[in-house]
Amino acid sequence: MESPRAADPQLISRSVRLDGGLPSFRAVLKGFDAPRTVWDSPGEATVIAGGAAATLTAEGPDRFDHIREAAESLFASGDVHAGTEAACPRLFGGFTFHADQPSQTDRAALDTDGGEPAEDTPESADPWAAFPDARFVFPRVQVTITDRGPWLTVNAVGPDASVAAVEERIETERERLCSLPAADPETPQPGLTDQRRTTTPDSWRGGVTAATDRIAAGDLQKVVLAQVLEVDLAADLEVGDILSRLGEKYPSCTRFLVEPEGPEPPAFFGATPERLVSLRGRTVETDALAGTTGRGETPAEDEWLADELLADPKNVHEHALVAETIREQLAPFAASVSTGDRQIKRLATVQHIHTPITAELAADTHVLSLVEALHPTPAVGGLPPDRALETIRETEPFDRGWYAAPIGWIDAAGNGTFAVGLRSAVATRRRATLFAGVGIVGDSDPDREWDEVELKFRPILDELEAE
Ligand SMILES: C=C(O[C@@H]1C=C(C(=O)O)C=C[C@H]1O)C(=O)O
Repeated sequence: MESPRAADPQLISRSVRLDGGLPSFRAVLKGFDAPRTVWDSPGEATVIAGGAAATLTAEGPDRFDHIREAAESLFASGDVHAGTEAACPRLFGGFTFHADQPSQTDRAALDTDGGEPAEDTPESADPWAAFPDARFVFPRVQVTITDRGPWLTVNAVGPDASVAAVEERIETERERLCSLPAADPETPQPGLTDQRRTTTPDSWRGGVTAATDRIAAGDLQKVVLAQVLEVDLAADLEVGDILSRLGEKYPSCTRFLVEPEGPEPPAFFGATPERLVSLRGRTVETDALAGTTGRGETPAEDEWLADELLADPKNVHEHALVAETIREQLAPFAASVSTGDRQIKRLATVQHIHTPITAELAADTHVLSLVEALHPTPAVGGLPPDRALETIRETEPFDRGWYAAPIGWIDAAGNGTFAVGLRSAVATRRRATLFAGVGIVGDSDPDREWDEVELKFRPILDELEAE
């Protein structure tokens, strides 16, 4: 872990407004060194960043605390000229879904349960090998696109950091960014040469039935079971092109990209509809999102499907468990919690039941304490949490890694926003591993749940298949 001693002010951050036209999102991202970061959440400035001035990592169940402490020490003192709030120093990153990662051998052994065996390459053995239990990056170079124009930030941390070097880097980055095209042609979608499901229809039916049996026996109320779809690509993955198209198709979702360090690092990316939590001062906003149906061919059919979803006892029960649990999880921190109206969140491929929840905190609290309290919500874990996590472990023949886990940012004041890493994939140049899950309650039907998994693979799969 690279983190400075609090006594030594070693963090330098300089930002300038980028005058002139903004180069294309894809060109900016392509020009940055790994590890690259993208964060684009509704109502927030869009961040595209490259390199790491500092990296914080942590392992195990205390990973939230360790990151919070390391972040506090990194931000303890600094020489910062941000110019605008969105360009103030922030750490971007996330966590694994499970607190206790299976060992490398366990993961490799779990990899192919009854499905067609994947090629025995290091990638298929463990797509998450380069992702620790928690990892946050303080970017070296960051472009922040606000309502009032783009900003360029350069950061440096460590005994060798100097204002002169940071200011010089600002100038070279400004020139480089200004020379990038405002629009550049998209590459065609890569297309697939092969695809493999780690879960066969039979093993899925077995897993769902075992879960509904546990629910009937009173052992469990709800569990979210996921599947993996591994695809081989016919051409190189252009993650900037994919994120750019996801931004057009899913404007109400949070787009993200997380890359570990290394020469050709894997990318974890997606466009998730679910916010885990956002904290500004003492105001908390979060979403209960659970209960799913498809899209219709016409607006009337969409309405019909939405009405049916809101009236369906199975989906309403699944949703109510999530909303109620989030309220309970926030209660110990909150002076007040209020629940908005139950509504429909309509996305390009699916519709969900959505309840916005807000809270005012009773005392100053770091966003990571809320992340720790809320993750995993029953929208991606289940109830009761421990038994649901045990059921997930026993049933899923793969490791979730960072799928369905908190992905987001934190700042020096302990504010931040975290999304749930859904509608996502982890990918190398020629292979992507997609994840999608569904909430299982007492009256879940395995075949309908299988179809819902397929719907939730669509956002990423649609961008990888040849047009
Ligand atoms: C687990 C996923 O989605 C979650 C499960 C939902 C459901 O079961 O209805 C809906 C939205 C998400 O909370 C996923 O997309 O992989």
